[in-house]
Amino acid sequence: MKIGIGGDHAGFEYKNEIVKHLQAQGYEVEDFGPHSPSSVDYPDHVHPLAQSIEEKKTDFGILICGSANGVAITANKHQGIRAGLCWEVEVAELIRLHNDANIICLPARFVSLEKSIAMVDKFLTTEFEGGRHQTRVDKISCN
Ligand SMILES: O=C(CO)[C@H](O)[C@H](O)[C@H](O)COP(=O)(O)O
Repeated sequence: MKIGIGGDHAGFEYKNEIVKHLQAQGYEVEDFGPHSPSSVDYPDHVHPLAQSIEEKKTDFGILICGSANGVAITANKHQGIRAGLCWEVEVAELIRLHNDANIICLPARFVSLEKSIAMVDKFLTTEFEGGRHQTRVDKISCN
């Protein structure tokens, strides 16, 4: 399983720690940046990660910014992306179980690193439930 991770300067420190955590678990990780704590524009790092998932070069994505809204709004502009904003571990489970999300968005300025890592672990180890939820997911796309 290949994981893409990215975001902006507000998520830079968490991103680096999560990369180390995932690599220690044996995941293949591609870091879409930023690669320094300097202020950046999150769309510059979100679009390439989202495109990589749409092209099936990457299996799941992790996006981190201050509130997680900027990266989520940007990622969900892509037809093949279902990006969920998470603030509790149970929410990270539900975006996989019910929404078949392929990107988790983390609010670095509002949740701890420990909770962020726990949410990532839950997100990556939860399967989509299908059934009634598949009917709903199939209706998400507008065109
Ligand atoms: O898009 C956002 C706000 O919902 C993200 O949280 C960004 O990280 C934030 O806007 C960055 O703000 P900054 O003042 O430029 O650090």
